[in-house]
Amino acid sequence: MGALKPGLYAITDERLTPDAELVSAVAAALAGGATLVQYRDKRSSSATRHRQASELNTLCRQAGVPLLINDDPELAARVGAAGVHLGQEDGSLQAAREQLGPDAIIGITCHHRLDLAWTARDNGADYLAFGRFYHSGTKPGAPPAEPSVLTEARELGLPITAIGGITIDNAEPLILAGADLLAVVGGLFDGGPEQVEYRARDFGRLFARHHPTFFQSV
Ligand SMILES: Cc1ncc(COP(=O)(O)OP(=O)(O)O)c(N)n1
Ligand SMILES: Cc1ncsc1CCOP(=O)(O)O
Ligand SMILES: [Mg+2]
Repeated sequence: MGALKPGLYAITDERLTPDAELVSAVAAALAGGATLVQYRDKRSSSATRHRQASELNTLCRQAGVPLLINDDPELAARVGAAGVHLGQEDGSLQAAREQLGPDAIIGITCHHRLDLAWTARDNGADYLAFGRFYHSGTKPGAPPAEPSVLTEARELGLPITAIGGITIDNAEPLILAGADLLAVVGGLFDGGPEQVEYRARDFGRLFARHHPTFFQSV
């Protein structure tokens, strides 16, 4: 897994982590042990996105946790983030790799499809993301996936991320099925800022119990 460590992958959201709370919410997630952070904002102006991504990058660097930018290699390059997450409609992995360099972390959405995962691996992806596994208030229309795809994807030999409607109460089967990272928006941030660190710690405890290499890189 190289620069990636198994655990909670905290993803921001412009509604659940609004500007006034963004930095403190992510700081709480980091204090609770999140091992990866994604800045995901579909609505704000480019100036706001640049400022927020810079602030989060400073915070994550201090914590020694990689920050990935959703959808936008250009923004990742501008703020010096650790990498990007790209969906199937978000432009080419190869172009992002050329822009960000060999050490950048590039994650790819594979929905429920192993064929997309093999292509992403062939093109140099650093992790593969599957989901949604449960109902997602953040992205209700995302295609559904079954936990068995996580087990099947282990043979690709890359870190596996699960996403979609994950909470502390439904996360365990996904780790048992083979997820190295659980990418969470609502299940981390929808209880208000004071809940975030506790929730992150609960996810960490779940990984400590069920993930084979939680205390190492994978
Ligand atoms: C870790 C992770 N997995 C999947 C996604 C979804 O990416 P995408 O399909 O491009 O959808 P948007 O997030 O851009 O709406 C993700 N962001 N992160
Ligand atoms: C971006 C994305 N892709 C598939 S589900 C999802 C949303 C995840 O958010 P939540 O954890 O609130 O369901
Ligand atoms: Mg996208």
